[in-house]
Amino acid sequence: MMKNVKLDIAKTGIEISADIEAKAQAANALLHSGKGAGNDFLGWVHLPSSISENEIDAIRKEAAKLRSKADVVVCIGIGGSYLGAKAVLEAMSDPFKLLHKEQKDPTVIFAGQNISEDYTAELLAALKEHSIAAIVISKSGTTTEPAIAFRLIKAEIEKRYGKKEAAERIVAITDKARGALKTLATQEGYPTFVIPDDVGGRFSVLTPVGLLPLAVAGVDIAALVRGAQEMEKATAEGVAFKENPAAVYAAVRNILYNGGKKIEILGSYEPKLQYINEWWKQLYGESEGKQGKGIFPASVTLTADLHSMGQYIQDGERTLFETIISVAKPAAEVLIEADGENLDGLNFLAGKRISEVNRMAELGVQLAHVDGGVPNIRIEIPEISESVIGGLLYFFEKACGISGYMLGVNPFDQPGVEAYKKNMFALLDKPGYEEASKAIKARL
Ligand SMILES: O=P(O)(O)OC[C@H]1O[C@](O)(CO)[C@@H](O)[C@@H]1O
Repeated sequence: MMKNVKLDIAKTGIEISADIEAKAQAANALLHSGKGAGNDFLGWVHLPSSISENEIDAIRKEAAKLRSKADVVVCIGIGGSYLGAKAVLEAMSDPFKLLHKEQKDPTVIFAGQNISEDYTAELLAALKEHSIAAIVISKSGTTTEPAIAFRLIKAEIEKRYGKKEAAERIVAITDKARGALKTLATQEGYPTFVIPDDVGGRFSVLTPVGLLPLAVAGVDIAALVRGAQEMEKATAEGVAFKENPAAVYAAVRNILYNGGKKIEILGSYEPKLQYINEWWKQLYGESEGKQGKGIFPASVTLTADLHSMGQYIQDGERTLFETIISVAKPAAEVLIEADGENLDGLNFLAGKRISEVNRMAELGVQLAHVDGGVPNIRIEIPEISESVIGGLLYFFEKACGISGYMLGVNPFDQPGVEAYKKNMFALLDKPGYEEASKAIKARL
């Protein structure tokens, strides 16, 4: 049985009924049968097991080229074309990497996930001091934020290295045929990786969308995929309900939601996992938040947020439940030393590892929150490593598919994100929006 994700629902106080169990199993079977809503976007279900060694090799080869040419690689994308790579990269990185004088891997930084002029200006200024390359990612190939960033980065690369060399330093990841980015990449002769038609952005971390930037940064992408493959097996159709952590997680969420718990807070006591939270928020928010339904996905990083959000979680509106990713084994060991004077009164901790204190914080918080009416789901992972994180990502994806079907929505579309785009284009006088422009300006 899969041990890389251990789910503990004891502190939710919930007994899963046979009825809900059957619903979760049916939802999983529906994903596998390909007969449910949004069934043209189910490519992610078997993605881990269908990635070939040749594909991994091709990604690694392209990554090696970028690594040889640049010490900073700008990865341009937003939403699902950004968060997966960012999440795994943060999880696998030393947060103080840039303070070390020796850099063995290029620095992967992100752009196109905002339209901030200051972010852009500061990025362009910092790039001046480095050799650069870029990976531009957009499934639709038409998303405004990354398109603006790419226009600027492309110009910078061309100005510095010339058009021919730019085609050696820019890689595009997009649809196989459609979109402005595909047209541009073909015209400019950029190496291109394809995002499969049947894999939506928020489920694309295990395609080149996530794998290429991660390989550039020196992350072991084969191990990441291996972990996801194991989880694919552990959550497959036919696995007994209690043995399938994705089905159990989806079932518990469903019960909590129907019992009035409308907000799920994902948290961890390892700050490296902060962007896993962000990735998870898009995954669940875009998949379930529709037709007036869905758990609102929120997140905290602990213990930091106990000193900001702790009061509310303990004592505010009782519409919350909490899911904690608990890491069993830290990679390092740091002891708290005894101090002869004990002026800070901390000698009661002398000889203990920092992780012991962190663990007691976690256990103490869990009980406090449960006592305060916040049910607690605990997801234990053994360590932060590529294969474990690969498994965790797939676990969340599979549970999201099951959960969305249990909720009765199409988990694979996101019609609601178009409303702001329409307004923005109208306000910016995009050709084709003349009528909408007039109407919206009258409302300002
Ligand atoms: O990869 P693309 O097409 O640029 O889209 C980026 C993100 O924008 C959205 O389409 C929302 O507008 C997300 O679903 C997606 O992950």
